[in-house]
Amino acid sequence: MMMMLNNEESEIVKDEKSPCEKPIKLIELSEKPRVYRIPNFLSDEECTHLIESSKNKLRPCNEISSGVHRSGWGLFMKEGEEDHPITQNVFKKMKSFVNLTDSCEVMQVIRYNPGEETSSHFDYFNPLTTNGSMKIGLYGQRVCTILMYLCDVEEGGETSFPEVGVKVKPIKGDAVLFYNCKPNGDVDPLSLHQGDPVIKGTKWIAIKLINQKQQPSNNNNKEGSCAP
Ligand SMILES: O=C(O)CCC(=O)C(=O)O
Ligand SMILES: [Fe+2]
Repeated sequence: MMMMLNNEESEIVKDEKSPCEKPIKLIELSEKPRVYRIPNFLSDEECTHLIESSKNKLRPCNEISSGVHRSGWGLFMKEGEEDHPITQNVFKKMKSFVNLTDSCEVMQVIRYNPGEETSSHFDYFNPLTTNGSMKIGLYGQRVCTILMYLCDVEEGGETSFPEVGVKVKPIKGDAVLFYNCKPNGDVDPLSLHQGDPVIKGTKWIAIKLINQKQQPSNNNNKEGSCAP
């Protein structure tokens, strides 16, 4: 049985002044793996901008890659698109709690209609595979993930961590920060997660993967496939 956590049941673990806006609170949902809800991380204007600037450019993600199936629609922002002042302000807020360097991959925006989902997977690169270790060399390990909910979802569409029985309900403007690696840097199998099928309504999210390493400035190959 999954446990549904909400803000009232959880503990406030950090309360930092963002350089630009109101305080950003991280509410711990799980200690192992480290999962935090960040209420009201995005303003309505930021949610609207991310949806409106992406909605005509989405491509279907009906593909299976490395065993992961995503049936929604997605877009990887081009690096220039990340330069928009609204997106830059979102990054500025992220920088108050993660080390957001140029090595991070470009932001993704994903839309799920009813019945659409992302199957269970890890966001980390598997260091035991040739492909994974190559990507770690190129981009650095994906130590953590920031997933932002751009709208409410009428029913379904939770982000679930099945190994630890945590389900996060999409709430417009909230973000979830979770660590794909343990504090010692090893990959964390407990970070297995999935986007549950949307039952009613539409789910829009934006995702920023936080890679560990500084990217060489001439590497433009940051755009990947739709799969995580
Ligand atoms: O849709 C979700 O809630 C999860 C998506 C996800 O984990 C991913 O895109 O890597
Ligand atoms: Fe993921």
